[in-house]
Amino acid sequence: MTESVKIAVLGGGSFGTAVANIAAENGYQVSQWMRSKAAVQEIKSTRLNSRYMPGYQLSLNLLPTTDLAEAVTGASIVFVSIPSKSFRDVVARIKPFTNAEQIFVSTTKGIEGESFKLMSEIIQDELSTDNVGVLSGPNLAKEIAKRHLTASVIASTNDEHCQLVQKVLGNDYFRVYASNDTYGVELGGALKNIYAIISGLAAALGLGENTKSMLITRSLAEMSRFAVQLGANPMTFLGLSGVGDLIVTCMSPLSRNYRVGFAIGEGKNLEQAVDELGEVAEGINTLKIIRDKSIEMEVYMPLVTGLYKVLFEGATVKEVARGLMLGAHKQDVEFILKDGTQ
Ligand SMILES: NC(=O)C1=CN([C@@H]2O[C@H](COP(=O)(O)OP(=O)(O)OC[C@H]3O[C@@H](n4cnc5c(N)ncnc54)[C@H](O)[C@@H]3O)[C@@H](O)[C@H]2O)C=CC1
Ligand SMILES: O=C(CO)COP(=O)(O)O
Repeated sequence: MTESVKIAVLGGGSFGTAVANIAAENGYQVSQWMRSKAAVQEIKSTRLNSRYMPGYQLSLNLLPTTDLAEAVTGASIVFVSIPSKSFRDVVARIKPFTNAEQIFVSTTKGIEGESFKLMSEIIQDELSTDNVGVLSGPNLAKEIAKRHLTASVIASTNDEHCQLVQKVLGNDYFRVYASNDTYGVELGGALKNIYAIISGLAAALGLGENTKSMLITRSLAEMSRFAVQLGANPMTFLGLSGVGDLIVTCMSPLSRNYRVGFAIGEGKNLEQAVDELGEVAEGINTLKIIRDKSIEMEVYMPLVTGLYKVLFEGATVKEVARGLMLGAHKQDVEFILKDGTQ
């Protein structure tokens, strides 16, 4: 066992399990909290979490539990891998078991609708702590399970916290880079899910490689333009948590957001597409939130607006695509201007 450092992971889904198992394989004692008693039982008896990560053999250092107090008490780092809709509830529940030294790292790529808060801001709200970080990057959980070489970003304004997370999660197939642009890293992770839905849709319609490349590149311009207006560093969007995560999520059928888009492109309605998935696709909720925010902030986001029209206003992809291709050029400069805006 590595020192006597204890790590907690909240969430029994695919990414929570990947993070928990990396730390456990690195020799840390990891307590993974999940609500399903059956999943805890399964992990204890077979070392598998078959619903979310079939075939992924879990380390004996990973201790599953349904007891929040047991998971959180005494942990040096608490990773939170709970979908954004339930994130605040779960974080509020751990407060009695926390202490002032603990570090809390969100891995969740979503936004809270009513408040427009990111998950690390929710942690700050609920736990009254500044010991907060964000883990984000091109990190498909199922590829991590196969030990494909992968990189991620730990973002925090505290360098020592970044170094600790790098040590706890880094190994010969998982490399963790550090950033102090917490807001940009976190916002990039949430925004890219919207564009993954669009890419999935385009793939199902059989659109060509030129189209895919155009979509990914214009998505990057659009998400950076929005994030810069909110104070993020545009350079962050050229890194792993920006363009890196955008590329992987827009290109891989392993992405749940891509899969939702693909199913809609095949003619299913949104409800069918989500039901069929059976896992979280954060991009749908994020789309609604960003569409409203872009109107409020008067930020030009034609792809967000177009997808919203298709998913929620009955527009066809064909008419939205035609509108985008023939739209006025006024706002379509190719890149961020020198003053950081577009
Ligand atoms: N799966 C992936 O490849 C990656 C996912 N993420 C992000 O991680 C976050 C979590 O995703 P996954 O683990 O992949 O999701 P998932 O859909 O695989 O699992 C979600 C887990 O959260 C649990 N959960 C949901 N509501 C809960 C509640 N109220 N209380 C307790 N547990 C609850 C579910 O039971 C399930 O165990 C998402 O925001 C996602 O964007 C980030 C990087 C990669
Ligand atoms: O964020 C991810 C990869 O980095 C996973 O994306 P999905 O949530 O679309 O599966």
